[in-house]
Amino acid sequence: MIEVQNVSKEFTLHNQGGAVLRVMEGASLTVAKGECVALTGASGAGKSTLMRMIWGNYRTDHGMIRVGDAQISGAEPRRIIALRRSTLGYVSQFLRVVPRVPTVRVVAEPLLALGVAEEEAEARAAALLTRLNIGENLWGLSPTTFSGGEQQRVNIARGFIHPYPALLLDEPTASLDAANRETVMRLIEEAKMRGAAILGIFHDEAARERLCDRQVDVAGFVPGRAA
Ligand SMILES: Nc1ncnc2c1ncn2[C@@H]1O[C@H](COP(=O)(O)OP(=O)(O)OP(=O)(O)O)[C@@H](O)[C@H]1O
Repeated sequence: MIEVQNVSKEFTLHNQGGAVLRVMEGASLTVAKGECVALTGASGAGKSTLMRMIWGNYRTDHGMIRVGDAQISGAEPRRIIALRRSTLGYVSQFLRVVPRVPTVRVVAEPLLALGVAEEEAEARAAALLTRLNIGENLWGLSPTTFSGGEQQRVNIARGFIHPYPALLLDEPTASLDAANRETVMRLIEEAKMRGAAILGIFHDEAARERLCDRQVDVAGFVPGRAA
């Protein structure tokens, strides 16, 4: 479902005399339907960079990335936007939202974009927010002033509201208490059971052990150290 083949990446720092930083070489991995794969490796090894290339935010210099039938590498932005709407979900570490949009709407938005009726989309958002312990008194407020853990749970609700066939998760359990962490792990297990292909960064070792079928160490993709 997610396929990365011989991908390389370098950054040119235009504001620093055009210095070129080679960060990745020969990156290859696959994630099948119903599988959860953990990206591991030391800080700075390139985990987030690889996730952002799959998400289509960072350009792929060489190699090929596919999600389902769609090619990400070299794709036009409108194709990537369409793929994100229907097929590829992403729970980043930080919530980025338009100010003043109520939380229930922030969570329902991916469904509205797919044409689900407003009433149904908001009912499904409310059910997921309840499951994630976001009190009903907060649903009508913008999440911009919420606590770190509350914002993370809103982000998770938004990422799990639609049954995306492929999911990228960046530290989904990072700032959560035990009960909410358990809820999030159950959501991930349910997504696997319905056949989602999941690629995640989990510094939470116990979560990684419980959820992931395999680990891919990005240290093997650091230039000069490629296997
Ligand atoms: N936008 C960017 N411009 C320039 N260099 C970047 C950019 N994004 C990442 N890098 C560089 O790429 C390398 C890999 O960074 P990346 O954030 O992917 O590592 P990581 O494994 O996710 O680290 P961490 O676990 O600390 O989040 C680092 O040397 C970083 O400085």
